[in-house]
Amino acid sequence: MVNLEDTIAAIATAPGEGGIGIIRVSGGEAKKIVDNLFVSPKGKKVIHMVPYQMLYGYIVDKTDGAMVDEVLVAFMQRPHSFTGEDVVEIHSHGGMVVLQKILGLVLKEGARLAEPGEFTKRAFINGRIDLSQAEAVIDLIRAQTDAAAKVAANQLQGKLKQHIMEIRQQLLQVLAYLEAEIDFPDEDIEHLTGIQLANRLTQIRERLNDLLARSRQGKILREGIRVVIAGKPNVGKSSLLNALLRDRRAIVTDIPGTTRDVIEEVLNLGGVPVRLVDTAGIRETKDLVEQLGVEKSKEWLEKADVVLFVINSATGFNIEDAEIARLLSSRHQVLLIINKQDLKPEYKGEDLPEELQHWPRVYTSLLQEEDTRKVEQALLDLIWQGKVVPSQELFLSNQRHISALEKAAGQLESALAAYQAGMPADYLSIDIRGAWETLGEISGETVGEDLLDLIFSQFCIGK
Ligand SMILES: Nc1nc2c(c(=O)[nH]1)N(C=O)[C@@H](CNc1ccc(C(=O)N[C@@H](CCC(=O)O)C(=O)O)cc1)CN2
Ligand SMILES: Nc1nc2c(ncn2[C@@H]2O[C@H](COP(=O)(O)OP(=O)(O)OP(=O)(O)O)[C@@H](O)[C@H]2O)c(=O)[nH]1
Ligand SMILES: [K+]
Ligand SMILES: [Mg+2]
Repeated sequence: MVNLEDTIAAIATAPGEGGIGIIRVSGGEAKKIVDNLFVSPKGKKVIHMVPYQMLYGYIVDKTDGAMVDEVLVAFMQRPHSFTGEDVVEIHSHGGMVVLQKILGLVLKEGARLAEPGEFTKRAFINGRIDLSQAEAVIDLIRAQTDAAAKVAANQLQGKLKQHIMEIRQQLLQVLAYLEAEIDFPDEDIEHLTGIQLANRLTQIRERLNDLLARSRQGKILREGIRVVIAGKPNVGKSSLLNALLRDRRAIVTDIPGTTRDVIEEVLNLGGVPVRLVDTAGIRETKDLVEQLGVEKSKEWLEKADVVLFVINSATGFNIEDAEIARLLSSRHQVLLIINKQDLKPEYKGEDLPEELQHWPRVYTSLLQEEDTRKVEQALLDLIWQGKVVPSQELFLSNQRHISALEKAAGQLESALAAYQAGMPADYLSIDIRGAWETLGEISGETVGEDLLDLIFSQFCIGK
């Protein structure tokens, strides 16, 4: 449990050298604490500061009167601050020694070192943001691509929060009607007809499904996807990795078994953070090092979201390719790369087994740059499955939220089934109340201390 009585402090900027560094102080004593360290040439005092203005001055160590740094101090008055409490920021020069020193002085004046995520946790506990917005803060910090940052920014703005609030309100209204039905069945108050009730529940369930339909893209942008390049030795796997990265990252030679270890790189593919993995060519081998590489390739195939399965046009699809295909399950999305088309342009994969003919495919010669773009486009088509949602409509990306929405949709489904089976009102209301509570887990209104601690512990210090 956070003690809201304490005034907390931490370095808010990234460790290392920077032009400016910020020490953030939040809580009832923030102004007094900083005032005790601060000297202004014009004699101005932090305790008399006007909100949202800055003061120029020095941080002074009282023990020896030494000037520690030249700074600017900002003040945001509760409840209009990031945490909802009084916040004072010291903007100093951005070296770790200076920042640590000032933080030390702030702590000596009575502030407590903030726990990871504690500033954001206070913003949540003080009601300035809901839990989905607090989680968006960390997603925004961690975002790997523009598109992922946009999803987090939408969520931070409260787009998910707004939907959840409205849906919960609708559920409460339905519950109120049902309660009236249960408590005063014969009185002359407004009752919903059964059909009306079913219509409302169906509408709400549709709204949940609508949100869920868009969540897949948000989740992909937030979490990225793992794309594993696999195939026999020498088909051009490392050439493909290099082409996609536009970098000679992996060694390419005409010797089969060149790649021994797994090579992993991150790539921004049209906004999707892609973890691209090149693997050792899979084959039977007596070479111990290569064997270990092949084992690793198989392990990575297990973990892949998408497999770029490379084959060689010159040799066609042979028994060794078939062995590798057997390692793929229906869980894998596969994009077949029919490479070395320059050597045998007439090869079109006709010898592929019937059951693999449905795999989407690209014909390439990796000696040609344009063909890389064909692979990228095919990969994006596979990832988005032809459905690209406008970015402003993406604000749902976190598996915790998605699971809660799925659960709530199921609870409504079960309420509808109960209605259709002619069950009494109090029976239905259990599921509807359940859905209302489940959705409260997204906004944080119905989650326990343990889960809150778990969520905020993922934050960095100073956030
Ligand atoms: N220097 C600095 N920059 C920063 C932050 C910070 O804490 N300090 N932030 C920290 O993450 C972010 C900005 N987040 C903030 C969120 C809310 C408020 C705030 O005062 N909200 C008031 C509204 C003020 C107004 O409308 O004028 C409020 O909600 O009542 C301030 C910063 C990014 N940049
Ligand atoms: N003609 C032709 N050669 C290619 C093509 N793509 C790759 N190569 C060549 O094929 C050879 C093997 O390429 P790599 O990228 O090392 O193949 P790999 O699948 O990573 O091989 P291992 O790591 O040994 O499993 C190299 O000499 C490449 O230059 C292509 O489209 N056409
Ligand atoms: K090779
Ligand atoms: Mg290789």
